[in-house]
Amino acid sequence: MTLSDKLRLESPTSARSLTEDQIRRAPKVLLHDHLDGGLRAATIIELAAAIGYRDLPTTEPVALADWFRDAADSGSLERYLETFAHTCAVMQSAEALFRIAAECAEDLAADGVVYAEVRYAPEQHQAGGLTLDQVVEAVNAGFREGERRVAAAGRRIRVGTLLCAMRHADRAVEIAELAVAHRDRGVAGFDIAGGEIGNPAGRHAEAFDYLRSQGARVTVHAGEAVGAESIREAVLRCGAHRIGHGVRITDDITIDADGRVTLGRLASYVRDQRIALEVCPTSNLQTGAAVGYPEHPVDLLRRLGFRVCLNTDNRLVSGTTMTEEFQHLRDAFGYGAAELEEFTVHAAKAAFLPFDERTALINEVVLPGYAHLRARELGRVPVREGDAAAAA
Ligand SMILES: O=c1[nH]cnc2c1ncn2[C@H]1C[C@H](O)[C@@H](CO)O1
Ligand SMILES: [Zn+2]
Repeated sequence: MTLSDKLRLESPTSARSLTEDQIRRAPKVLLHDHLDGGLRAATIIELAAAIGYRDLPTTEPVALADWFRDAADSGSLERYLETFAHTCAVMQSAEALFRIAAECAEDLAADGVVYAEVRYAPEQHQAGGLTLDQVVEAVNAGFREGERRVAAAGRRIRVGTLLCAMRHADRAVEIAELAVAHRDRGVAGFDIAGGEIGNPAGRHAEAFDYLRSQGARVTVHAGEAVGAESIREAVLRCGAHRIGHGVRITDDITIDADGRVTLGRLASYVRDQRIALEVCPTSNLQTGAAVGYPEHPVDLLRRLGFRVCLNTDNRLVSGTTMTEEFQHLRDAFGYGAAELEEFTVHAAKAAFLPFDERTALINEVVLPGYAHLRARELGRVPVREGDAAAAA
């Protein structure tokens, strides 16, 4: 019996199931999405042809997208990460980075995302001779272009970036300095990614100490392939304000036969300090961090009051979108507008934005969008063809 099975709490209050279209139109906030995990398959193929990269498994877009999802569906984070060799191969010039970032903003806006923090590892984009600053500038310029295109099409999106260091590499101090140097100029914070097993984040303590001394915002991938110990290190040693995935915090939660829940000290700390868990269900199924949507700990953690938000991780590699992630949870747990709104407000509260901007995002965009959606869900507002009010 899983933790979720044992915990008997009230079920979601939704009056009826949200449609895919309603979920897509609802304003969503995405905090965990990798730039190099979310390219359009057709763009990879075009860029590969232009630079003479011949190692793609196929040059047909639908087949390539399928290949990524299947290859990543391995049950192992390490094998999941191997697929990124093909995306990073075509992300080695300023022009390619600009295009990929602009398209990312357009794709997220089409999925109803109004605010996103998109991450990537600048050190993985230097094979063509770019400096770290040039990489960051090209990506930022691409996102500004994407935001302009989205606005010109009558929608809205704002995108910040998170700069990743890689756990297995030794450039974390450089990347931390880069994130601080570009802070408030398109870069919202710092992350550490890559294989978790055998690569403890604490090995990069110097970088985290520097980030703390600068008051920089930090998220850490942890509790994905390794358990609570990795989350403890991320939070208490590295000073993480959010945790990427973090689902293995359940190692520190016990539920007895009567359904009584006890949080260990680490789980209590994470919940009490409102450290957001950037949960990515589909990615977790692929890497073996969870066995199925109904068994995924996201529902348990939400019910226990953790600051949980919902994310894509890698839209191409995991073959997903924000809309699809919400649909999976709707189908597994009966979630409706109330739960969709809760995840979105949690994400907005945990965003690495200044306080006044977070407040404006919640009060002016998120809450009005969900008030409309809830009214519709209760059948109080007639559904009109082409009505985009919920996405405004
Ligand atoms: O889920 C993940 N866990 C750890 N590392 C990841 C995950 N998804 C992507 N990455 C890695 C692969 C990318 O090349 C890198 C930077 O975006 O981050
Ligand atoms: Zn990730």
